[in-house]
Amino acid sequence: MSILETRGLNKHFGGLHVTADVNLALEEGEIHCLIGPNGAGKSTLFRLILGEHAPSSGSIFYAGHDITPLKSFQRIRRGMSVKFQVPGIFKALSARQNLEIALQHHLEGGSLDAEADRLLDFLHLREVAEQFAGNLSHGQKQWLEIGMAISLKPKLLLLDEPTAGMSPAETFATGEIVQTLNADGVTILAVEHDMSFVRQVARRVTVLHLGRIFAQGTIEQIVADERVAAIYLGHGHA
Ligand SMILES: Nc1ncnc2c1ncn2[C@@H]1O[C@H](COP(=O)(O)OP(=O)(O)OP(=O)(O)O)[C@@H](O)[C@H]1O
Repeated sequence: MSILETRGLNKHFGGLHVTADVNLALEEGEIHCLIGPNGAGKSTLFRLILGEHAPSSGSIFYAGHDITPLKSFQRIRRGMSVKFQVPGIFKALSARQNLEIALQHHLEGGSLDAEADRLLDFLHLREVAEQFAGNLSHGQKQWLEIGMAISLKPKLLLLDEPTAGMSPAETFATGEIVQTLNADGVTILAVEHDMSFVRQVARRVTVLHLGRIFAQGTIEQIVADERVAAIYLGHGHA
Protein backbone atom coordinates (compact mmCIF):
# COMPACT_ATOMS: atom_id res chain seq x y z
CA MET A 1 0.00 0.00 0.00
CA SER A 2 1.15 3.55 -0.68
CA ILE A 3 1.65 5.55 2.50
CA LEU A 4 1.98 8.72 0.44
CA GLU A 5 0.74 9.52 -3.03
CA THR A 6 0.76 12.74 -4.99
CA ARG A 7 -1.71 12.89 -7.87
CA GLY A 8 -1.25 15.34 -10.71
CA LEU A 9 0.52 17.79 -8.42
CA ASN A 10 1.29 21.22 -9.85
CA LYS A 11 2.76 24.34 -8.30
CA HIS A 12 3.18 27.67 -10.06
CA PHE A 13 5.02 30.66 -8.65
CA GLY A 14 3.72 33.40 -10.90
CA GLY A 15 4.67 32.27 -14.40
CA LEU A 16 7.15 29.69 -13.11
CA HIS A 17 5.90 26.08 -13.27
CA VAL A 18 7.99 24.56 -10.47
CA THR A 19 6.09 21.31 -9.85
CA ALA A 20 4.70 19.81 -13.04
CA ASP A 21 2.14 17.00 -12.92
CA VAL A 22 3.99 14.98 -10.28
CA ASN A 23 2.58 11.53 -9.51
CA LEU A 24 4.77 10.08 -6.80
CA ALA A 25 3.83 7.00 -4.78
CA LEU A 26 5.77 5.96 -1.70
CA GLU A 27 5.31 2.38 -0.57
CA GLU A 28 4.93 1.80 3.14
CA GLY A 29 8.27 0.72 4.62
CA GLU A 30 10.56 1.96 1.84
CA ILE A 31 13.44 4.41 1.81
CA HIS A 32 12.94 6.66 -1.19
CA CYS A 33 15.42 9.29 -2.32
CA LEU A 34 14.52 12.34 -4.37
CA ILE A 35 17.40 13.65 -6.44
CA GLY A 36 17.87 16.13 -9.25
CA PRO A 37 19.96 19.11 -10.30
CA ASN A 38 19.76 22.45 -8.53
CA GLY A 39 16.43 24.13 -9.14
CA ALA A 40 14.72 20.86 -10.19
CA GLY A 41 11.92 21.50 -7.71
CA LYS A 42 12.87 19.04 -4.95
CA SER A 43 12.39 21.46 -2.04
CA THR A 44 9.11 22.70 -3.47
CA LEU A 45 7.74 19.15 -3.77
CA PHE A 46 8.93 18.49 -0.23
CA ARG A 47 7.10 21.58 1.04
CA LEU A 48 3.95 20.62 -0.84
CA ILE A 49 4.00 17.19 0.83
CA LEU A 50 4.52 18.79 4.22
CA GLY A 51 1.75 21.32 3.66
CA GLU A 52 3.95 24.40 3.72
CA HIS A 53 2.88 25.25 0.19
CA ALA A 54 -0.61 24.78 -1.22
CA PRO A 55 -0.59 23.12 -4.66
CA SER A 56 -1.91 25.06 -7.65
CA SER A 57 -3.71 21.84 -8.61
CA GLY A 58 -3.63 18.14 -7.82
CA SER A 59 -3.88 16.29 -4.54
CA ILE A 60 -1.88 14.48 -1.88
CA PHE A 61 -3.00 11.25 -0.22
CA TYR A 62 -1.56 9.95 3.05
CA ALA A 63 -2.49 6.45 4.25
CA GLY A 64 -5.38 6.48 1.79
CA HIS A 65 -6.81 9.84 2.91
CA ASP A 66 -6.82 13.08 0.94
CA ILE A 67 -4.72 15.44 3.06
CA THR A 68 -4.47 18.24 0.48
CA PRO A 69 -6.52 20.69 2.58
CA LEU A 70 -4.71 19.87 5.85
CA LYS A 71 -2.23 22.22 7.50
CA SER A 72 1.31 21.07 8.37
CA PHE A 73 0.53 20.51 12.05
CA GLN A 74 -2.45 18.32 11.12
CA ARG A 75 -0.24 16.24 8.81
CA ILE A 76 2.34 15.90 11.58
CA ARG A 77 -0.39 14.78 13.97
CA ARG A 78 -1.25 12.00 11.50
CA GLY A 79 2.28 10.62 11.56
CA MET A 80 4.52 12.74 9.32
CA SER A 81 7.66 14.31 10.67
CA VAL A 82 10.35 16.41 9.05
CA LYS A 83 13.99 17.27 9.44
CA PHE A 84 14.89 20.42 7.57
CA GLN A 85 18.35 21.24 6.27
CA VAL A 86 18.83 24.13 8.70
CA PRO A 87 18.51 22.69 12.20
CA GLY A 88 15.63 24.08 14.26
CA ILE A 89 17.25 23.19 17.55
CA PHE A 90 17.33 25.35 20.68
CA LYS A 91 20.97 26.44 20.78
CA ALA A 92 20.99 27.66 24.39
CA LEU A 93 19.68 24.34 25.72
CA SER A 94 21.64 21.11 26.05
CA ALA A 95 21.29 18.28 23.55
CA ARG A 96 19.38 16.30 26.17
CA GLN A 97 17.00 19.19 26.92
CA ASN A 98 16.26 19.55 23.21
CA LEU A 99 15.21 15.91 23.04
CA GLU A 100 13.22 16.21 26.27
CA ILE A 101 11.21 19.10 24.81
CA ALA A 102 10.32 16.98 21.79
CA LEU A 103 9.58 13.88 23.88
CA GLN A 104 7.36 15.59 26.44
CA HIS A 105 4.52 15.59 23.90
CA HIS A 106 3.85 11.96 24.71
CA LEU A 107 6.15 10.86 27.57
CA GLU A 108 6.91 11.91 31.14
CA GLY A 109 8.96 10.92 34.17
CA GLY A 110 11.13 7.81 33.98
CA SER A 111 9.96 6.74 30.55
CA LEU A 112 10.88 10.17 29.13
CA ASP A 113 14.37 9.93 30.70
CA ALA A 114 14.84 6.40 29.36
CA GLU A 115 13.79 7.38 25.83
CA ALA A 116 16.08 10.44 25.90
CA ASP A 117 18.98 8.15 26.90
CA ARG A 118 18.12 5.68 24.15
CA LEU A 119 18.01 8.44 21.53
CA LEU A 120 21.30 9.98 22.75
CA ASP A 121 23.00 6.58 22.31
CA PHE A 122 21.34 5.89 18.97
CA LEU A 123 22.38 9.30 17.61
CA HIS A 124 25.98 9.18 18.89
CA LEU A 125 25.27 12.12 21.20
CA ARG A 126 25.75 10.52 24.62
CA GLU A 127 29.11 12.21 25.27
CA VAL A 128 27.79 15.67 24.38
CA ALA A 129 24.38 15.24 26.04
CA GLU A 130 24.92 18.07 28.53
CA GLN A 131 26.59 20.50 26.09
CA PHE A 132 24.72 23.45 24.61
CA ALA A 133 23.22 22.37 21.30
CA GLY A 134 24.69 25.52 19.73
CA ASN A 135 28.20 24.22 20.51
CA LEU A 136 27.75 20.83 18.83
CA SER A 137 29.51 20.01 15.57
CA HIS A 138 27.56 20.40 12.33
CA GLY A 139 26.95 16.63 12.11
CA GLN A 140 25.86 16.37 15.74
CA LYS A 141 23.35 19.20 15.23
CA GLN A 142 21.89 17.32 12.25
CA TRP A 143 21.59 14.13 14.33
CA LEU A 144 19.96 16.05 17.18
CA GLU A 145 17.44 17.43 14.70
CA ILE A 146 16.75 13.89 13.46
CA GLY A 147 16.27 12.93 17.13
CA MET A 148 13.68 15.68 17.58
CA ALA A 149 11.89 14.61 14.41
CA ILE A 150 11.73 10.95 15.47
CA SER A 151 10.69 11.81 19.03
CA LEU A 152 7.23 12.21 17.55
CA LYS A 153 7.28 8.52 16.54
CA PRO A 154 6.45 9.26 12.90
CA LYS A 155 5.27 6.72 10.34
CA LEU A 156 6.71 8.85 7.54
CA LEU A 157 9.94 10.79 8.02
CA LEU A 158 10.85 13.52 5.52
CA LEU A 159 14.54 14.41 5.40
CA ASP A 160 15.79 17.49 3.54
CA GLU A 161 19.43 16.92 2.57
CA PRO A 162 20.24 15.11 5.83
CA THR A 163 23.95 14.79 5.05
CA ALA A 164 24.64 18.30 3.69
CA GLY A 165 28.00 19.53 4.98
CA MET A 166 28.88 16.20 6.62
CA SER A 167 32.18 14.31 6.41
CA PRO A 168 32.12 10.90 4.66
CA ALA A 169 32.18 9.16 8.08
CA GLU A 170 29.27 11.28 9.36
CA THR A 171 27.38 10.67 6.11
CA PHE A 172 27.82 6.91 6.50
CA ALA A 173 26.73 7.06 10.17
CA THR A 174 23.63 9.02 9.09
CA GLY A 175 22.89 6.29 6.53
CA GLU A 176 23.05 3.71 9.32
CA ILE A 177 20.70 5.80 11.49
CA VAL A 178 18.23 6.03 8.61
CA GLN A 179 18.45 2.28 7.91
CA THR A 180 17.82 1.42 11.56
CA LEU A 181 14.79 3.72 11.68
CA ASN A 182 13.49 2.09 8.52
CA ALA A 183 14.02 -1.40 9.97
CA ASP A 184 11.87 -0.23 12.90
CA GLY A 185 9.04 0.53 10.49
CA VAL A 186 9.50 4.19 9.51
CA THR A 187 9.00 5.02 5.82
CA ILE A 188 11.54 7.60 4.68
CA LEU A 189 11.61 10.17 1.89
CA ALA A 190 14.95 11.97 1.61
CA VAL A 191 15.95 14.82 -0.67
CA GLU A 192 19.66 14.30 -1.12
CA HIS A 193 22.58 15.37 -3.27
CA ASP A 194 25.14 12.96 -1.84
CA MET A 195 25.13 9.89 -4.07
CA SER A 196 27.10 7.77 -1.59
CA PHE A 197 24.21 8.23 0.87
CA VAL A 198 21.66 7.44 -1.85
CA ARG A 199 23.58 4.29 -2.79
CA GLN A 200 23.78 3.26 0.88
CA VAL A 201 20.10 3.63 1.79
CA ALA A 202 17.71 4.03 -1.13
CA ARG A 203 15.43 1.25 -2.25
CA ARG A 204 14.00 3.48 -4.97
CA VAL A 205 15.12 6.77 -6.43
CA THR A 206 13.07 9.45 -8.16
CA VAL A 207 14.86 11.97 -10.35
CA LEU A 208 13.19 15.33 -10.66
CA HIS A 209 14.06 17.65 -13.56
CA LEU A 210 12.37 20.95 -14.38
CA GLY A 211 9.65 20.10 -11.87
CA ARG A 212 8.74 16.77 -13.50
CA ILE A 213 9.50 13.17 -12.64
CA PHE A 214 12.26 12.47 -15.14
CA ALA A 215 13.22 8.92 -14.10
CA GLN A 216 12.45 6.43 -11.38
CA GLY A 217 14.03 3.14 -10.37
CA THR A 218 16.63 1.43 -8.24
CA ILE A 219 19.91 3.25 -7.71
CA GLU A 220 21.54 0.84 -10.18
CA GLN A 221 18.96 1.69 -12.85
CA ILE A 222 19.32 5.42 -12.20
CA VAL A 223 23.12 5.38 -12.31
CA ALA A 224 23.02 3.38 -15.57
CA ASP A 225 20.52 5.75 -17.19
CA GLU A 226 22.37 7.92 -19.70
CA ARG A 227 19.53 10.45 -19.83
CA VAL A 228 19.95 10.98 -16.10
CA ALA A 229 23.70 11.27 -16.47
CA ALA A 230 23.18 13.96 -19.05
CA ILE A 231 21.03 16.14 -16.79
CA TYR A 232 22.51 15.37 -13.42
CA LEU A 233 25.21 12.81 -12.83
CA GLY A 234 27.34 14.37 -15.51
CA HIS A 235 27.58 17.50 -13.40
CA GLY A 236 29.86 16.07 -10.73
CA HIS A 237 27.27 14.59 -8.38
CA ALA A 238 28.06 10.91 -9.09
N1 LIG B 1 8.60 30.76 -3.05
C1 LIG B 1 9.07 30.80 -4.31
N2 LIG B 1 8.76 31.82 -5.15
C2 LIG B 1 9.21 31.84 -6.42
N3 LIG B 1 10.00 30.91 -6.98
C3 LIG B 1 10.36 29.87 -6.18
C4 LIG B 1 9.93 29.76 -4.83
N4 LIG B 1 10.44 28.61 -4.30
C5 LIG B 1 11.17 28.05 -5.28
N5 LIG B 1 11.12 28.80 -6.41
C6 LIG B 1 11.78 28.49 -7.70
O1 LIG B 1 11.40 27.19 -8.06
C7 LIG B 1 12.47 26.48 -8.69
C8 LIG B 1 12.72 25.18 -7.97
O2 LIG B 1 13.24 25.46 -6.66
P1 LIG B 1 13.47 24.33 -5.57
O3 LIG B 1 14.11 25.02 -4.40
O4 LIG B 1 12.21 23.60 -5.33
O5 LIG B 1 14.53 23.40 -6.29
P2 LIG B 1 15.53 22.33 -5.68
O6 LIG B 1 15.50 21.17 -6.62
O7 LIG B 1 15.18 22.06 -4.27
O8 LIG B 1 16.92 23.08 -5.77
P3 LIG B 1 18.24 22.92 -4.84
O9 LIG B 1 18.81 21.57 -5.12
O10 LIG B 1 19.11 24.03 -5.35
O11 LIG B 1 17.82 23.11 -3.41
C9 LIG B 1 13.66 27.44 -8.69
O12 LIG B 1 13.71 28.07 -9.94
C10 LIG B 1 13.30 28.42 -7.59
O13 LIG B 1 13.88 29.67 -7.83
